Amino acid sequence: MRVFPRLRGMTQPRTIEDLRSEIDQINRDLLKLLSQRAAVVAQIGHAKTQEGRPNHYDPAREEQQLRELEALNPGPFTGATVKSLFKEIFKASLALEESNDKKQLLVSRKVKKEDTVLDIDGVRIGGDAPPIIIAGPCSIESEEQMEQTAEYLAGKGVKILRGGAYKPRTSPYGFQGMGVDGLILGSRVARANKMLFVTEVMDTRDVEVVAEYADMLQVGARNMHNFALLREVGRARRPVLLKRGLSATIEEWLYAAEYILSEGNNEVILCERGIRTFEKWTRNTLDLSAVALAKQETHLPVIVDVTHAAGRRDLLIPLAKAALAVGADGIHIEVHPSPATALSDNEQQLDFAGYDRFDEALKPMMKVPAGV
Ligand SMILES: C=C(O[C@@H]1C=C(C(=O)O)C=C[C@H]1O)C(=O)O
Repeated sequence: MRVFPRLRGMTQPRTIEDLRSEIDQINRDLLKLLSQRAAVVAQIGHAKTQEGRPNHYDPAREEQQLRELEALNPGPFTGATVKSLFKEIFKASLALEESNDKKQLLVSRKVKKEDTVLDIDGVRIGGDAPPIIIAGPCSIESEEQMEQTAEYLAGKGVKILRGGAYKPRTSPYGFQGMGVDGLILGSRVARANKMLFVTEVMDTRDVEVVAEYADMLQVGARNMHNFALLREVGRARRPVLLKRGLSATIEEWLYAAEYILSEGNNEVILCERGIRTFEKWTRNTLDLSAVALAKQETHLPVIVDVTHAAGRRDLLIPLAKAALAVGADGIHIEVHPSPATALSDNEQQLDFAGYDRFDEALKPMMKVPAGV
């Protein structure tokens, strides 16, 4: 090899390969230190949970560390760079603490691996059960309306009748529902047709009376954040259909379910019903990823309310097919003998001929067990 005269007697510069292998070693050391740090963070997180501290984020502690690190910084990185690198480490550490915490959630598959399968008087929901249909009018309006609907739906093999007796209307002057008379009517008609009856409860004071008449309690989208109501239905010995809030994140929805389970009621069905977005051509935007995620992250049955997700009749069939394709355990759909004269939601309820078409279109997907 040719030796340059000016290098004679000097140490040879190290090759890029040599330097890179030194970097590789430093990376291994850093990784070891980061993992050691993470193990200590996990212990701090555990201690915080034991102390009952719900918020693991501690900005003062982070600030103190950043100040010390900036003062100790030997360079060549600037103080700002060192701070932003460490902030990333803090962020990842906090996420680790919180994800460890989540493992303890009762709704989580990490706590219960196998699917929760509800069996309500022989009607199975979730797990390997075939998809179920929950159908009926938006509001319970009259004997004739309920009898016609229940008889028709029972003839179609629908096992769960819905109908609102207490209606959460946007305007206080809108039809507010028939109240207890509606409960009595709904439960009588359902029983006469060998169906289960599900209806919404809006007020903690009504949980007892609704549970007396209904086989399943619905917590509506507008009440998903009503923590007192969630606790109360958690104490009721009835399965709960929990709708996702209008603008609730998946995490908020699952925490709402956790409120119910934490009171001892494990029979919760999650119901995705579309979320508020900028889109105007549909009433809400059906969040199919929420369905797939809820199935993956929780052991609870998940169903999809296509009526509210779409807010228009012409999308019900494709949305229901899509819901089942991503693993939904059932479909919730509003059916009314005469939607045009319904006291609420007349744009989106199906009449019987419409339901005939829906039933026909969905039939091939209804026999196989839910889940993908
Ligand atoms: C580990 C802790 O929890 C969080 C993570 C921190 C970290 O990674 O150093 C610091 C403060 C908290 O936001 C702690 O409180 O010490």
